Amino acid sequence: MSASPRIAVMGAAGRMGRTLVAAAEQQADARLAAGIVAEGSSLVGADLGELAGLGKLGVVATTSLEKVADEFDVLIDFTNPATTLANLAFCAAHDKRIVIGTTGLDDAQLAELDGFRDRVAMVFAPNMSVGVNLTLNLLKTAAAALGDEGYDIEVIEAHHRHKVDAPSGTALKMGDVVAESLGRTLKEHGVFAREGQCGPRSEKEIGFATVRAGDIVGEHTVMFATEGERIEITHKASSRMTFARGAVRAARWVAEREAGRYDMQDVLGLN
Ligand SMILES: NC(=O)C1=CN([C@@H]2O[C@H](COP(=O)(O)OP(=O)(O)OC[C@H]3O[C@@H](n4cnc5c(N)ncnc54)[C@H](OP(=O)(O)O)[C@@H]3O)[C@@H](O)[C@H]2O)C=CC1
Ligand SMILES: O=C(O)C1=N[C@H](C(=O)O)C[C@H](O)C1
Repeated sequence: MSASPRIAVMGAAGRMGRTLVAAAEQQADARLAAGIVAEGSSLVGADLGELAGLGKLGVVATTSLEKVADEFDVLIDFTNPATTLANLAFCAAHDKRIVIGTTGLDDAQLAELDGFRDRVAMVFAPNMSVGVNLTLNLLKTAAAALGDEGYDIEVIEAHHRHKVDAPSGTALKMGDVVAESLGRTLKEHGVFAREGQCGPRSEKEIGFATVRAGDIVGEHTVMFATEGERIEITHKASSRMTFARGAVRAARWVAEREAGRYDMQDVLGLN
């Protein structure tokens, strides 16, 4: 495959879709080849550059991957779980690579996604920003040093009012990384809601709190708190471009890979 993969953006009219179009267009070593919008959308035929606020690019929105199957090498998909799984099946059948940013997959959907690992080269990560992926490594270090020393661990996240899944995929990943460092699991130790007479906190639980408000792009804090001190590791995204640039970087990286399930830590060499 060429070093400059042809990129198709699924959900090209969405918040991330429009940003991905701009990122693919602006970054060297990637070419925007196609954009797909939902069936029945009034934006079918619209110029992707105009949707992204860049002016005409000469690539128009279409409604199906079949129509552009010969025009792209890597699909970037930030949509919803059902759409993403259907697109994975398409990529497996048509020898395409895929970068998946979609969050909110349940256990059955995650198992289905994983079932494609031998047939599709995919990068799947709940957060494509370099900062968050570096933060995951800081969390491993912090958890290993503090977790068994009586520090309570809480994950707090805030996002815009339109977000449909909670906690965010990034918050779950952060919780997972911390839990794994401590030999715990979120299935056993994750606490996702507290209300009423819920009793005092248990020692090993990992709590999650969610804020949904206004236009917050994405903020995550992991708190390690004990009597006398509190450590907070925080990442704040102020522009979706940080996720989009990471996704285009992942597309360039996965274009050269064999079938397998990779994440942004692989792309960034942080593993
Ligand atoms: N990994 C990461 O770094 C990040 C991940 N995300 C995740 O990305 C996902 C999308 O977020 P966001 O952009 O804010 O959401 P949006 O709702 O703005 O965008 C999703 C887009 O997908 C479109 N879509 C849905 N189904 C189809 C389909 N079958 N064919 C074509 N297009 C379709 C929607 O169209 P319509 O509205 O017409 O249905 C919409 O335009 C979420 O899961 C979010 O959590 C977000 C930011 C960063
Ligand atoms: O929906 C969003 O906007 C975001 N979703 C991702 C998640 O669920 O972690 C990543 C980012 O924080 C923005």
